[in-house]
Amino acid sequence: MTQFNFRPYRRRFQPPLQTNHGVWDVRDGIIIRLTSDSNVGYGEIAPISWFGSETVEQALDFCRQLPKEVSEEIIFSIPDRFPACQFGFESAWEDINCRGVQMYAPIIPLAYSALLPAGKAALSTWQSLAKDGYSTFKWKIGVDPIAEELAIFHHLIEVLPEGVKLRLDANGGLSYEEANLWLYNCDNIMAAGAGGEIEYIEQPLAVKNLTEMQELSDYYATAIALDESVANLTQLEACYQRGWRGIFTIKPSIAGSPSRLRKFCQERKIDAVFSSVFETIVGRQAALKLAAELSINRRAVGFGVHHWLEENEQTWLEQLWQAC
Ligand SMILES: O=C(O)CCC(=O)c1ccccc1C(=O)O
Ligand SMILES: [Mg+2]
Repeated sequence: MTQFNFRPYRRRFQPPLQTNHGVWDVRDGIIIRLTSDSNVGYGEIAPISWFGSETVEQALDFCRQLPKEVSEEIIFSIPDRFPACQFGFESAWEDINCRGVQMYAPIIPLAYSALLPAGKAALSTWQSLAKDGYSTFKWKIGVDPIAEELAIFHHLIEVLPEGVKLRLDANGGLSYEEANLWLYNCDNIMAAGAGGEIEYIEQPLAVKNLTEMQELSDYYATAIALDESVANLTQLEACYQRGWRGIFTIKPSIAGSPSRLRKFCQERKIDAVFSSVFETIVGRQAALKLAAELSINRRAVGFGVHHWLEENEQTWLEQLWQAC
């Protein structure tokens, strides 16, 4: 029999994050613990409802209605409307049952991508991140007026050293005209040669505009990565079915069942970029394990270090568990 416990948590971003959806300053989630005999396994539920996952409240209700003892059957039959719960429970299950065992492919170190602050702060931030060893950066666009962002972008890509890659993430916030303008600028810059290299534009248009993103990806040389469009396994499968063969951003913590994700990636051999949802070390480790197994193109993972008010993560987690 496996005992189940959970703890809700809240962490504060320091500084807050800015995206096309506005400012994000707190991360709410749930840490779960499974205990059987002498073994213990941890998992994390870290939803992002504006990305289409369940809300934290829905995940909490789901946890509250579960019995104190859970079975493999319960864990592997969580409904698809709780993708973050599927991830949390299944990874805790793997943690408890596969601890210390090399179950899957050997873990090969991956390169990491770091998130730059939106706006012109990017220009004065990348240097110290480059010193820390990052050579791939992601910059949020669709935050400020396009003319301003394009001017900053031209500057940024010029000053980035050779071998450095830049990802632009619009979070679905561009109009069709704006997306064309961005891609046109990217193609021109790359044709003329700049310091840095543009790796791709992530989710230029809203989820409903897949056909238009397909058109843009056929027309321009600059690559497009889907993100919001493929937030969970159901969407991932649907976009693949509809013919998308560009880049897929995968956020394992909200994608759903890790075993199904594994199967999908191995069968379809998709060009995947694995990325965080600003989970704690618990979800991060489970997500990075999947990334190491499944990123065949070895693209940098979007798991750059983030700053939180609670500095020491391990201590913070232990305290979270001891409290209550
Ligand atoms: O992907 C990365 O490099 C960092 C993570 C990231 O950008 C992100 C994190 C949480 C929610 C949404 C997003 C996003 O890619 O839009
Ligand atoms: Mg994104």
